[in-house]
Amino acid sequence: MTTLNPDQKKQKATAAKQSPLHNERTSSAQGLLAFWPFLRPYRRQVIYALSALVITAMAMLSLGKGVQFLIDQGLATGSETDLTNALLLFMGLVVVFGIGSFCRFYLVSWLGERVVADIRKALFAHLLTLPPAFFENNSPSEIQSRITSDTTLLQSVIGSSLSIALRSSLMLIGGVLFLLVMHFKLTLILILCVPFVVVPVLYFGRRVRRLSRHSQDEIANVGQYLSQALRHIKVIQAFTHEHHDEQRFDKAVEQAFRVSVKRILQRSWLALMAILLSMGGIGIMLWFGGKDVISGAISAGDLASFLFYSIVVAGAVTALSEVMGELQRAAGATERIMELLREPSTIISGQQPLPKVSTAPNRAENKPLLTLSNVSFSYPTRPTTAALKKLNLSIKKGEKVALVGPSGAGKSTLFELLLRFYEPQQGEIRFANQNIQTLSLSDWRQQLAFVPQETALFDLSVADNLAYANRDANKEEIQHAAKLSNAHEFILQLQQGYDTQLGENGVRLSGGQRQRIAIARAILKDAPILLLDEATSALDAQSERKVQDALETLMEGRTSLVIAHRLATVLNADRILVLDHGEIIAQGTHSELLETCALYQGLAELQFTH
Ligand SMILES: Nc1ncnc2c1ncn2[C@@H]1O[C@H](COP(=O)(O)OP(=O)(O)OP(=O)(O)O)[C@@H](O)[C@H]1O
Repeated sequence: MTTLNPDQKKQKATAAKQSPLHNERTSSAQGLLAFWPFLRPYRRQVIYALSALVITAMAMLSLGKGVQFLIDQGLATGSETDLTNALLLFMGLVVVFGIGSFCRFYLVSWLGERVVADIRKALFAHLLTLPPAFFENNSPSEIQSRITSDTTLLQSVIGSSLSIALRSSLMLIGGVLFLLVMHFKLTLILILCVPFVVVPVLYFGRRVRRLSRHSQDEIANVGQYLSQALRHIKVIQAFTHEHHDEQRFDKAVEQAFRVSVKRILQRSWLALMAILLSMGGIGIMLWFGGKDVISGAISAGDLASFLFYSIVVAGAVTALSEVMGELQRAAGATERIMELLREPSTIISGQQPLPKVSTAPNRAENKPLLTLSNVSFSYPTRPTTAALKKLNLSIKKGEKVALVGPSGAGKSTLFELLLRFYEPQQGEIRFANQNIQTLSLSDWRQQLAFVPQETALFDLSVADNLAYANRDANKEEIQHAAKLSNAHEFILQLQQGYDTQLGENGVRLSGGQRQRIAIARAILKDAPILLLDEATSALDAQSERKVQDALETLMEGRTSLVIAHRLATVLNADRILVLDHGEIIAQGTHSELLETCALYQGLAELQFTH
């Protein structure tokens, strides 16, 4: 008997705890450290960016001294040579500052874009490995919006806020040091003024941020309403619901407008406060400093450079207080992204190679190809209701098995387990006597060609939609499959034949045409086991005949499990299984079951007499 390896068991245990994603608050440092693994590959760029940051901060701080030099040595002395020298020094500092800023901006923004691009790629690659159960607990649109908004926030943080925070911290420390050395009394006045500027800025800044989030939510609501209305435009028009929808949409837009106006008002207050308070502070300082210049205690250059450093310090404090909130939010975003990346997959690929099975049909062979022993399963969202109960079944190579039963009997669930979208809680499924959980997941799924009831079409050309099943297929193979599935003819009648783009959800194809595309895909995949969920949609007789013929071709030489809705499928099947409430209640041929199974008789009457 094959068993799972310890690694698989451990991963399964962790995965069993799978729960909806939750928003946890973490400290900014902790949260931001979490993206270090994504920055690590770009260590060199990080070092360059930090160097540029330090150089620009130093150049900026030196500019203050340059101003002092320019006034005291250049202007006050009345010597033109001194003025030229002072100006040359000043210009030198400006050039260093300019080039440093160029490098800093380029490198830091590059890092932001690069890291976020890597995170997006890693997230998508990881999401593709998560089982359908994960998406039942976490709605795809919620995940999608989280990925886009969280990564955009991260991009702005890595690409600007983080560098603003570092630069402002350097400026603040450097600026205060310069100020203290230059003029102790004025510095004290300045430090006393700082809270009067910072506190209101923080207060209004926080309100603005809260309202911006609120207004973003309102805009998202408008967007959601809009996309829903556009998707269901035919329903809206058929029910002459336009007026009502217009009113509801107007209401949503007006609500978004009201929130935006509130935000704008707070922002305007913020600007007013910042200007009045900071300029007021500078005025007070100029008054004290001006008195010192008049009394000759300091030079005019001293006062000018002092003013310069005060503005640098005030700017740094304001910038820091503004980006702190941003960094906090980014920490939350990073944590949520990491949470998604750490989400374990419940479906773990095995290591065993696929057992060798000859692909030639050989009904005489007695060994079962597929065996289900004691398989019981409940969906994770409905753990107390068994969708399949202690199912035992073996299917021989080349056998055509039809599954019939009332709606909700568990027919599709059986396919989902075979495809390993879910794992049974009890029992096992074997392929050529090997538990499918021990096989490589992609090798195993390569053995199955699944034709779902609803054909998923992508917004690609017809040829690309067909080649979805086999990306190596060439033009001839694609056309051959389309001919076998009776799709070639209608494809040629499309405006650009095989190059015709199918709209989102393939809206430009009829139900029967879509099914034939799905059948052609299965032919191209050329897998030995066919899982066919026959469509019940009412096809016209001609279309039904074409689909039926295509199916016959597809089933040739393959082991097939067919959820049967058509008389022909049931009659042609080697065996019919009758499922009810997750159990196989009877099996046999059509005529046998007509004799022995009351449920089948009822189904047959309903199906075959109209
Ligand atoms: N993703 C899911 N989560 C929870 N319950 C589910 C899920 N899919 C199906 N079920 C439930 O499992 C049971 C079996 O459903 P299943 O789709 O296998 O039935 P079916 O025989 O294929 O029906 P139909 O012929 O109508 O497609 C039903 O009670 C159904 O409500």
